[in-house]
Amino acid sequence: MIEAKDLTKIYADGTKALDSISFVSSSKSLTLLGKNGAGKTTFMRILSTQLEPTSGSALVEGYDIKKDRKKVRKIVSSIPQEAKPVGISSSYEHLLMYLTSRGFSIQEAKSRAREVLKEVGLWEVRDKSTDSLSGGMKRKVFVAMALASDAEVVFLDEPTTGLDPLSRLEVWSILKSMDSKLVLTTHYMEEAQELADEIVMINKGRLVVKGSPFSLLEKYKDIVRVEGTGDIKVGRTLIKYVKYADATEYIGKYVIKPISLEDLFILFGGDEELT
Ligand SMILES: Nc1ncnc2c1ncn2[C@@H]1O[C@H](COP(=O)(O)OP(=O)(O)OP(=O)(O)O)[C@@H](O)[C@H]1O
Repeated sequence: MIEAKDLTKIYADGTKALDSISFVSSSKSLTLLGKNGAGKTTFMRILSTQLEPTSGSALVEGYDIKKDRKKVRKIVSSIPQEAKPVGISSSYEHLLMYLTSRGFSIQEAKSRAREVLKEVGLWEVRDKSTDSLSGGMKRKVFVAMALASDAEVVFLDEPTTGLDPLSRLEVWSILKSMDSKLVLTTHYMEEAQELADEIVMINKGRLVVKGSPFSLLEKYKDIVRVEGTGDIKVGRTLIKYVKYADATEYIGKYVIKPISLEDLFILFGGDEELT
């Protein structure tokens, strides 16, 4: 369970990255969505005890991120957005170091590392220096770490950025098979649709929407997206959202689409409001 209560983060330069966020989530897979700079990474870093909040509190599986920091660190594994394996160590060595630092014995770490490297498709390159791996493979080293950790809660900040479509599907399948609870961020709406039991959308450090992908889309199913006209500009495309019943006047003139997570992102992530 993830519980945030009035969580606020103001960085030293005065940037308010989180503005009194409060919610409870007991879902197996929670996905944070929001525009660049919305506050997702800040939230993940605070919950995984890498960053102190300015005020407010949070619990991870019932443990307080401030008072029970050591316990939280034991039960979580975190893959930061900017994480890149470095140096001449191989992916196998990276996993051994990570797992022994988490308390696995050498023998356990070796056997777990072998198992997981095969599962994520890095077995063939297990002894290669990670410097010489492709960007996607480097990312997979971290997915392997999360998978091997057996952590109760795994935080993944944009886990599939830079992966080719096939590798992305492989990672999705691995993430879905994990026993750990997942808290992830993504900019790919299809990833959110595929992995999220629950979505929390953040805008300017505040929670704007929360619910399962199904319930969110169900709630707004009476609205359609009209492309080619309207006040909302997405790049060079004009968009408007209208009630299904009012869409007849646009038929034949514009492209009309049912509402999707991307539309909720446009509406709730920006300054627009659904009526
Ligand atoms: N160390 C820092 N010092 C000052 N401001 C920061 C710092 N880290 C992040 N910020 C600011 O806090 C806000 C939230 O940033 P954050 O990285 O949490 O957003 P995000 O939703 O993860 O964005 P993205 O999708 O681009 O990764 C932004 O305005 C960002 O510039």
